[in-house]
Amino acid sequence: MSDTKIKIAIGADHAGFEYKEILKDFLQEYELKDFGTYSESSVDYPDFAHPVASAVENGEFTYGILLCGSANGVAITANKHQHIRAGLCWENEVASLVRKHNNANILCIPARFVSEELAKEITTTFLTTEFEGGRHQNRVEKISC
Ligand SMILES: O=C(CO)[C@H](O)[C@H](O)[C@H](O)COP(=O)(O)O
Repeated sequence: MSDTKIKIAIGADHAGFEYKEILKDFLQEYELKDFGTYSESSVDYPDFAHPVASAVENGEFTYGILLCGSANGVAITANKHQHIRAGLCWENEVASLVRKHNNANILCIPARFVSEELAKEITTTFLTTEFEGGRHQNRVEKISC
């Protein structure tokens, strides 16, 4: 049996820093690289969302996880990248659908609007749910312009 771990790039701004640290502890079964930020000092979310998106876009990592206050800033930034489908997930069912229907490769969590437990639940769902393909494949292919 292969013991190759799924590789995940994780990053956050100051608003997501605390949950990023919690998720790093929670996701021990995965191979994680932390792209920062490394404290609660105020920073600019694109400085962390772009490197995570690039690392997923170039194939070095299978998935990315990004956190900021509302998750809008990191999601908007990550979705500027050609091969990135970053989905903002605030409840478990949305995390399931963003994988099943949209084949999202970056999970964006709004740290100021979900509990720690929900953030963990959303993350587990995102990382363990497969893309359904079928009718969704054609739609995902149409996203690129
Ligand atoms: O980018 C965001 C909103 O789109 C994030 O929620 C940021 O974390 C937020 O804007 C940070 O706000 P702050 O007042 O500078 O802490």
